[in-house]
Amino acid sequence: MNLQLALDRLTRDECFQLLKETEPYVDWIEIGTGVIKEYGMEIVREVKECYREKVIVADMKTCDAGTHEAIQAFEAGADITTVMAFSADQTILDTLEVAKRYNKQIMIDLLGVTNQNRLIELQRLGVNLVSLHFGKDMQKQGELGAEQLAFTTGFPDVKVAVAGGINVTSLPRVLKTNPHTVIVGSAITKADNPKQTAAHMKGLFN
Ligand SMILES: O=C([C@H](O)CO)[C@H](O)[C@H](O)COP(=O)(O)O
Repeated sequence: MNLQLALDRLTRDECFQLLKETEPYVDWIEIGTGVIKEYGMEIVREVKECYREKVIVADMKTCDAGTHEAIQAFEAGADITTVMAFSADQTILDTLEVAKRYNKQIMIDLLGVTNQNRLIELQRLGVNLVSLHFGKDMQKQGELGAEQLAFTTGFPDVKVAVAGGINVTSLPRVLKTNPHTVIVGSAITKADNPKQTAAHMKGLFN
């Protein structure tokens, strides 16, 4: 099981400081959408250069022009790039084709998807990695619940990453669902002591 650290709503310096502190406890490093919008593909390139042994996830949240954006992410050094589940099937297929060509992976973000039929379709298109995502804005009205966590049950061939306000309190509940990857952002990046929090959370994985 991987711990993916999501670097969101941070400056470049804050990203590198956080990585310096938490790196031993983090398996996958996510360059958040907002950080990419601020600093462009350059920050993906820089993080990969500094952390070659880590899996770098570019949270591009692609929803169109899939070929171009997947190439952008992989050329910058990302190992995984994210694509929205509601994208046209052609976009999903195009990004999967690029990933195959680069020997990299696509993570399909299920944000906003409530019908399991879409998951069935995605699997038919060749998707094998998804993120169950309870969005930042949705977190103002609640938290990732049992219903959302059960959404991918019955899809044993699909690797599931779970994201959305996961913290030290909710992590044990998430871990019980045995996800492939747990994505944690603000619980670590906004913690008083990010290193201690990352160590604590990673310790709960065992
Ligand atoms: O993808 C994310 C979100 O859409 C903001 O861009 C975050 O990486 C994800 O939600 C994890 O962050 P936290 O919710 O702060 O744990």
